[in-house]
Parts: sequence; structure tokens; C-alpha cells
Amino acid sequence: MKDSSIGIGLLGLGTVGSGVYKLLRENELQISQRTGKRLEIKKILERDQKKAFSLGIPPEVLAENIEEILDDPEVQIVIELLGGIEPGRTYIRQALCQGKHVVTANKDVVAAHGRELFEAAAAGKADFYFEASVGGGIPVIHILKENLAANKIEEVIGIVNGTTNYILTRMSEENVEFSTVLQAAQEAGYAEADPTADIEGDDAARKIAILASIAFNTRVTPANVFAEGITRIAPEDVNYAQELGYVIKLLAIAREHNGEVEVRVHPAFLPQQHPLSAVMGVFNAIYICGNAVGETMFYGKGAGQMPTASAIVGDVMEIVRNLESGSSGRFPCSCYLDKPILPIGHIHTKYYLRLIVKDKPRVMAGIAGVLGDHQVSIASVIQKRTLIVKDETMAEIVLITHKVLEQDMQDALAVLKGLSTVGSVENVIRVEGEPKS
Ligand SMILES: NC(=O)C1=CN([C@@H]2O[C@H](COP(=O)(O)OP(=O)(O)OC[C@H]3O[C@@H](n4cnc5c(N)ncnc54)[C@H](OP(=O)(O)O)[C@@H]3O)[C@@H](O)[C@H]2O)C=CC1
Ligand SMILES: N[C@@H](CC=O)C(=O)O
Ligand code: NA
Repeated sequence: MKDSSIGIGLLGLGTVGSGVYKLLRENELQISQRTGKRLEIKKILERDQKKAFSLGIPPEVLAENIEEILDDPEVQIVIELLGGIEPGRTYIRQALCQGKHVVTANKDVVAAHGRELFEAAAAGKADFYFEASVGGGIPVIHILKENLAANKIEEVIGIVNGTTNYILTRMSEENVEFSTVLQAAQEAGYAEADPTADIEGDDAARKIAILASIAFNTRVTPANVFAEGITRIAPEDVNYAQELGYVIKLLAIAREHNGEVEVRVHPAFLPQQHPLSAVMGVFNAIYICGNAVGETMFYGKGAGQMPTASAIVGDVMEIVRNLESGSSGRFPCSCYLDKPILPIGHIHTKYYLRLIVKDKPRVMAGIAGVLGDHQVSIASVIQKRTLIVKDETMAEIVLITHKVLEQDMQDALAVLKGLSTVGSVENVIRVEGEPKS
């Protein structure tokens, strides 16, 4: 009789790993009914043994080292939830080369070392699934790889970092200090071990690199992605956005233009009527436009123990079904092309500028002159606040520009910062779309 169980090796028993352990136990009957197999965690690699004890895991399940898992013939599936690049990358590669199937949530590793690991999966005729690496519980990887595979994908725009969306939501709804909200996100288990990756945009950059690679069938790595985080966002910017009919979101944007791939992560003014504007808190959403399907959007919790565990166990169950049907390793190295990446200086977009300038005659004319010299045309101006800086009366100026080449905007800003009449350029935020008039 065919073995009725599938052996699993679990690497990491932290936020997500413990969630996977709990989900496999809580939904054991449903999972076995849907796969025809009992999923059994044979070994766990976790250096903080208190986490195992708190879950009532018997000591004999804890592996002394990775070899106990990689060399165990009863371990058919390895779940990597250690975080960071090493040793996860090495363990994943070793498992795949040995023909063990792997599931991970590790976007750092998948984004930076995908090519190497897909080649290892092909060599080992093993499945390598990473649904949890982007959008947490949202099945966006499966949707792009399978359900939307018939489309020429035109653009992917995502709110793909739960920590920063949670921070921006609370800043706009409660006017809470950035540091207070970041601490709350860490306590909730949303943030990375090093939250800099979240707030500086690097986590979102890894995720859009993965999505763009699949959507445009090309290799995009985090090094290709222009990334800017949310640390410069001030309450004034949130209020001006609201007044102008926008919200501020950390957007991950990927488009293909005539064979070139545009891929960037930065805070953006998004019209309040855009579907992504309604995405609040730790929720993520990925808006995908394909030439056949048109506009679609997928929404759910992008971080957190159980939503992420849901994606992990879903991948494990798909691997079990593949084992049963003899279709493991179906995605050998996809024929990824190497399409050129559009340099950030070549994008055309609108900008929000917030400047502190001397409150004197002809100052505005001077600023308009510099912008005009760099083909930057002003669409609207707000000046309603003055403040005293070093005993001098200054005015806060907010400008929205028409679309302009990024390089021209950056050149203009360099000149503006040198003007004696400009106290400071407080913030520059790209604008995506038009608010409803
Ligand atoms: N948290 C979330 O909502 C989401 C997380 N992810 C990804 O999932 C992965 C896991 O995240 P998360 O569970 O939050 O991270 P945690 O830091 O909570 O868990 C990682 C666990 O692995 C342990 N560990 C790390 N390195 C080793 C090692 N070399 N040997 C043994 N144990 C080790 C850690 O121990 P110690 O505590 O001692 O470091 C910790 O217990 C990451 O790649 C993350 O990016 C993806 C989507 C959502
Ligand atoms: N720190 C990440 C966790 C999920 O990938 C986030 O906040 O989205
Ligand atoms: Na996902």
C-alpha cells in the first residue's frame, strides 16, 4: 500500500514557522481529505528551542543540524522559514539538488538568487514554490504563473509591504508618530527582523522583482529596482495629499514598454478613487492589467503569522498533489529572457513638491524660472502657511507639476536646492494618476 504520509522538514519556528506548525495541526483533517495524505513534520531546525517547547513540540523532533533533515529519506518536502539570505539559500539549493521539494516565504532569496535555485530545482526534478514571498496570503504568484498566463501583462502595481501600509494608514487616520507605529508593526510580527528593509522599500523591491520576472518572463533582481522608502513622509504631506484628492501609498510599479521593463518602488500620490487607495493597514493588494483579462486586483493580508502560513501550506498541498500525479518539477527553468531595464531617469510622471522658501517678492517667479528652464511645467500651487525659521519669515509652497522626465525633474531640484531663496526642499513625491475633478 502506498505510504499514506508525506514527511516534512521545517526550517524556522518563528512568526511564520510556528503558524505553519499550528495550521498543519488545526486543519489536519481537511488537509488530509484534500490531499489524500497525512502531512507529518518529521524534523524542525530552530536554534531558539524555547519556541519549540512553547508549542509542546517533543525534543526529539528538533534537529541538531541541517544534515539531519537533508539526509533523512523520509523528508520529502522542506519548508524554509529562517529569513535572511544565508543559510536559507544554501539549504534550499542543497534540498532541491537532492530532489527534495521546497517551499519558502523568503523573498530576499527568491528575488536575488532565483535563477540558481530554479536551475537546482530542474536538476533535482523538484518543485520550488514561494507563494508566501509576495503578498503573504494573497495567491498572486499562482495567479500570475497559471491563471493569467495567457495574457500579455501590461502593468503590475502593488501595495506589497504590510508594515509600511500599516504605518501610512495609522499616520493618516490617527496622526500617530512614525516610530510608535513601527514598533506596533514589529510587535504584531509584520516587520522583518531588520525593519529597515520594510521602511526603506527594499522588501517591496524584492517582491516587485519577483512579480515582474514572472509577469514579463524576464530576469529582474532587486538590484534592477529603483527603491525609495517612507521615512521622509511627514504629516504635512499626508494632509496636503488629502486636500488635493490623493492618498500616499508605497507603490511597487512594474510595466513593460516596447520590450523595456520599468520597475520601481517609492511613495506615491494615488488618486483617492483608485482601487488601491482603499487598501488599509497590513493589507496588500496587487493590481494587474493584462491585454485579455483587462484590469484585475487581488487583495488580502500581506503579512502576519496565519495569512502567510496559509500560503505556505497551500504550496505544500500542491506539491503533494504533484507527487500523487507524477507531475513534480513542472516548472523547469522558465525560458526567462533578459529584457533591458528602463533607467529611472527615463520615466515620465507628475510630481508633488513641498518647499520652504523666503516669503519675499519674486521668489515664486525665480522658482518657476528654474523649473521652466528644465521643462517642468507647474499644474497647481498652494501657499497657505508661513513659519519663522532663524528669525526669518518663510512660506511653505506646495506644487503639483505636469508630467515631466524624471531626469529633468532631478536636474531642476539640484538647482532649486542651491537657490538662496529656497530654505529647504521638504519632500518630492511622484504622482500616479489624476484625482476625480
Ligand atoms: N512575518 C511575516 O508576516 C512574513 C514573513 N515572510 C518571510 O518569512 C520568513 C520567516 O519570517 P518570520 O517567521 O517573520 O521570521 P522570524 O525571525 O520570526 O523567524 C525565523 C526563525 O528562524 C530562526 N533561525 C534563523 N536562522 C536560523 C538558523 N541558522 N538556524 C536555526 N534557526 C534559525 C530564528 O531564530 P532567532 O529568533 O534566534 O533568530 C527564528 O526563530 C522570512 O524570510 C520573511 O521575510 C514572508 C511573508 C510574511
Ligand atoms: N515585512 C513584510 C512581511 C511580509 O512579507 C511586510 O511587512 O510585508
Ligand atoms: Na502570496
